[in-house]
Amino acid sequence: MSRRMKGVRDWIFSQILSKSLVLPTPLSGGNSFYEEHRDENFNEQGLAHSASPAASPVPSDTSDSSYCSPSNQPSSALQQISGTENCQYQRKTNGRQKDTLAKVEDLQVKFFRLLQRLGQSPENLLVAKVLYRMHLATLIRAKESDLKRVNLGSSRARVIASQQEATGMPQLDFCCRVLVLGKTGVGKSATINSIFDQTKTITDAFQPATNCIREVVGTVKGLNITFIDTPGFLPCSTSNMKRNKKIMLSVKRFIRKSPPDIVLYFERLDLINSGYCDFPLLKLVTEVFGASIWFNTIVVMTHSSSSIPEGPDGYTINYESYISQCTNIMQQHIHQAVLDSRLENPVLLVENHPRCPKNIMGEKVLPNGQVWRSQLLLFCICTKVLGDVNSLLKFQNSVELGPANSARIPSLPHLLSSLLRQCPVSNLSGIDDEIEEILFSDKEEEDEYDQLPSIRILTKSQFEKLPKQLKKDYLDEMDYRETLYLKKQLKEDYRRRREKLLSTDQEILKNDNPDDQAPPEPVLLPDMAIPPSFDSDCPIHRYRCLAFNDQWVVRPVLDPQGWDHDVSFDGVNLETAAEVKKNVYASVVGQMNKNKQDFSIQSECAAAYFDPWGPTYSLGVDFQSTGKDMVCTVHSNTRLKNIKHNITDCGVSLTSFAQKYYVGAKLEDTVLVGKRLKFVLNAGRMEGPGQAAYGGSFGASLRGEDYPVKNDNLSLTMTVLSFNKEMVLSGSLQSELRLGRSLKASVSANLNSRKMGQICIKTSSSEHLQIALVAVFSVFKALSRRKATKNMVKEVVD
Ligand SMILES: Nc1nc2c(ncn2[C@@H]2O[C@H](COP(=O)(O)OP(=O)(O)OP(=O)(O)O)[C@@H](O)[C@H]2O)c(=O)[nH]1
Ligand SMILES: [Mg+2]
Repeated sequence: MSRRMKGVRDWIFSQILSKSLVLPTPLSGGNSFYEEHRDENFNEQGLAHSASPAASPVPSDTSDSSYCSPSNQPSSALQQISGTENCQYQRKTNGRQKDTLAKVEDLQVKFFRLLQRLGQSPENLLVAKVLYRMHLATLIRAKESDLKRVNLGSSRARVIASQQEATGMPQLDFCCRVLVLGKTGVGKSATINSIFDQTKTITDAFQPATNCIREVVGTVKGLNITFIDTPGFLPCSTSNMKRNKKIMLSVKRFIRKSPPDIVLYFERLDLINSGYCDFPLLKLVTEVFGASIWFNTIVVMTHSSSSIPEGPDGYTINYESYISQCTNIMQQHIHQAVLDSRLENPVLLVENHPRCPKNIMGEKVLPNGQVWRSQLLLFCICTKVLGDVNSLLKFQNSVELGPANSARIPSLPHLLSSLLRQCPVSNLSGIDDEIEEILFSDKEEEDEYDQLPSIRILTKSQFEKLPKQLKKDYLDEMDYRETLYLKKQLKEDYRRRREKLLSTDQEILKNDNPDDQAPPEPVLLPDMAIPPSFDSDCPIHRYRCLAFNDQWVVRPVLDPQGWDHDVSFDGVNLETAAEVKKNVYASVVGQMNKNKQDFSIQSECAAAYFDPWGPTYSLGVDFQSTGKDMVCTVHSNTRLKNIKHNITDCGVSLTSFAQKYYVGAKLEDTVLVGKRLKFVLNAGRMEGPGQAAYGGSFGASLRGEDYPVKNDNLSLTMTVLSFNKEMVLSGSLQSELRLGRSLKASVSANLNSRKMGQICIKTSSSEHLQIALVAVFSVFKALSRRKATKNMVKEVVD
């Protein structure tokens, strides 16, 4: 049972807690009054002892008329507060407008009184949980000066409650409205009758009994309950659904003025099985009443003593396991209806049959020994109390149900670090300034490859015959030659591109003789890896994609985790890059995904102008859909290369998301020392609504001798990010090495001043089959994080 209650509220409160521990918010109402009031109260404490503790009813402008009678106090061990304090409490909570904390305290007193009446101990796990959540919620909303009072709250309320129960004064004023929903004949009206232990509403075994919505009011153990009995829904079918919708809409109209505190959704336990088909009904309830109806819904299963159906193998199933199976089925269907799996609605078992076994007190008992009536009352009280705390402390709309909406506020440090990391759109023309500088820095190497003596290429069998040492020498020689050859190719390539940049338009026309150019060969694009599934369409018969020219590449995209592969793919990917005008290049990369539930689009468009003698200007626009919103970023870069061995880059960006704008700017300088060493220094700022983040980084990288043909490198980076008066320093190391002719390794590690870090080692070998990834491990210093959270909790509690 306690497990069942876990769900929603646990989650809500954990959400609230995590949110508010970061930013403790003051009480929402009447703070200034409260402070004043507290001071008075403290001053009064001394006086109160001398003041007459005469028992007199205190007039009240609120519903709680309090009565102070120290002579009637029970001498319980819990008696921690004196009668005079109790008097103060009474006086304090009367005659004036109560502050929020006082209202929560009142609610706690009522809760303890009800528990006493139901014979439930406050040590009951469910009760303890409710008290704990009330306490947490109050802590979150409380101001620092109130913390002492909040911490005392529950034990104080308990004593006051037992005093009030002993005297019977003031009268307990607690009422809840309960809406019952469910199919016809499941036992809604019968349950209402069972709760009141009298026939208050008609039931019928053979035909729908409740024809209109009506309120059934009564008192159980001093608790005023108003049930809203509704006509049952008809079994799911297209024509019935219209009628069901009509019923729901009329219920919705009925409860508009005074909404229920609790909703009981009824099902018959003996009719739930794996073929349970009431999903359309749950969906319709969600549609009509809104997903939030499930927050306060308890699933009630009637006929709980009925004989349990046999399992598929013909054996009877154990009662507990059958119930947990039914609970899972119901919860899963609710998750699907709400499109949110975070909910965990409590499930209650009920048996209305008059012959249901009873205990010596005359209460109906289920096969598992549960006394269901008091259990149901307890669940209702807990739900109502938590709901009241939520609305008192204004937590009501803090959580939204529904499909995971990734519409979160972007974090400024994240935006800033991605701006700092962003590479300018320099490679559109195929020229990278750094590589170009390295390639042409060494003039002597110019024709090294051409000066090499010729070598006889061996066939495979000839190679096999060589002795081991010669084999190695031969491979080394081939490797060396390959590197030189690739370097030469790259140089020629760069030279050609550079000439093209410098050439005039006429020269281009001259060179681009259309007769010389044969239409490009279509290239078969690699097929997508399709996960094994029961898709009807076999991948072998799938149409493959051909790329006809290198200007437009359009490919289908398949999300292996996607829902339906009816058309073999969920999205389309498009890429294009072209020289629009002389020295002006543009590229568009986009992907669009669509399935039954969401539609997402992502695109990056960029244009760059390359001045052969000077700077490079670029402008880019990125779009990305996140849930219902769209993140749009416009960024611009200017890359200057005025001094040899030095590249300066300035960038600005503007991000818009959910009608908020984030502006960022960065400055970066790259210095090349020789061919192999590079230093990068950058700094930037990102500003959002009312906030700003600053940051910068310094990096050094050492490249291997054969860079850029071989990518051996080692780089160290130090980054500092400052946001909200907090500074995080982090260092990272990245390295890529060739350990042998066929063995490569890459290592990356980072650590920050919050003691969080990660190490990642990857090795790949072309010889040892597919053991490409030998080790990847990550170490997160979650402990330090937990420690920080603990400290914060401590601060709040202290
Ligand atoms: N054995 C058994 N019978 C039940 C239980 N609950 C209800 N019934 C019987 O089921 C029949 C229908 O119950 P109702 O309470 O009228 O059902 P309802 O959900 O109110 O139906 P509508 O008013 O038509 O929506 C009655 O004959 C009840 O006695 C139960 O827990 N066990
Ligand atoms: Mg009925």
